[in-house]
Amino acid sequence: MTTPIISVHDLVKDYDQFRAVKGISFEVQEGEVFGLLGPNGAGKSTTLEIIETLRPKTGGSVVVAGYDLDRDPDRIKEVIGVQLQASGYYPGLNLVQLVELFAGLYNQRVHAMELLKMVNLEEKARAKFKDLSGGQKQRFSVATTLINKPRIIFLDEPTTGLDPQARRNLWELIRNINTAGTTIILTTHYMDEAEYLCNRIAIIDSGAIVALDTPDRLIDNLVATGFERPREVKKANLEDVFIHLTGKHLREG
Ligand SMILES: Nc1ncnc2c1ncn2[C@@H]1O[C@H](COP(=O)(O)OP(=O)(O)OP(=O)(O)O)[C@@H](O)[C@H]1O
Repeated sequence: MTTPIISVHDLVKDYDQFRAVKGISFEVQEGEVFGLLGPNGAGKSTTLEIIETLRPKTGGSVVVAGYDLDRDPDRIKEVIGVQLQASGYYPGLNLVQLVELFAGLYNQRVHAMELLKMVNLEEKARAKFKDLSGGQKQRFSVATTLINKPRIIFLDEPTTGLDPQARRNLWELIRNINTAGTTIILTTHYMDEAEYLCNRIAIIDSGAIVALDTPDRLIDNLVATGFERPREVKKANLEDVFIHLTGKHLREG
């Protein structure tokens, strides 16, 4: 087995008296799309933020691309791409100016229009972030993770709040970024999204990993226990109806 690009061992996070992450361990291989799934408050964002060097851990070890989080957090920052909070998007700047600003902060030369084209935002190059639709905001936010040409990007609930077309469009973008060689670790509450995008997923509940495998094997394991869906599954679902009626193309102007 190759050396993992992310290795988390016995990670613990306490917020005062409350143990939010209870000694979790997992590895992510280079080139994977790895998903963290779990109910609200399970500890997904906390785990991601610790790996991203944005939040201190209480215990355990994290190694990213060979760099130990305790010793080399700055080297880790160089190889990862994280989504900035919306508050980081200076309101007076347009998309090209924002990309150029971030590129400057990362000391990188970036062709802003090419980056915007990649996420289908070239027509919005002179628009302000606040004037974008939800889907456009998410695509821009994903684009900003790529500015420092990272080996790994972190996406925290990338499609929450998007309509079905925008969601599927973002799925294709995430797949394309992964196909181009970037490892991706994401959180999601959508099981279809995890099934579509992730090579492997860890299911976290109350700060502990309760399952970790490929989506296929997780489903097979459940079926092997004798589980059956209570109702016959239809050949389409309501989302299929919606997409069939309204088309696949993006609606955002
Ligand atoms: N800064 C903080 N101070 C105190 N408790 C916190 C803090 N951040 C998170 N928590 C608590 O830690 C637990 C894990 O939160 P976290 O945000 O990591 O969960 P999550 O799995 O990402 O949830 P969600 O799906 O709702 O985003 C929750 O009980 C939360 O209330």
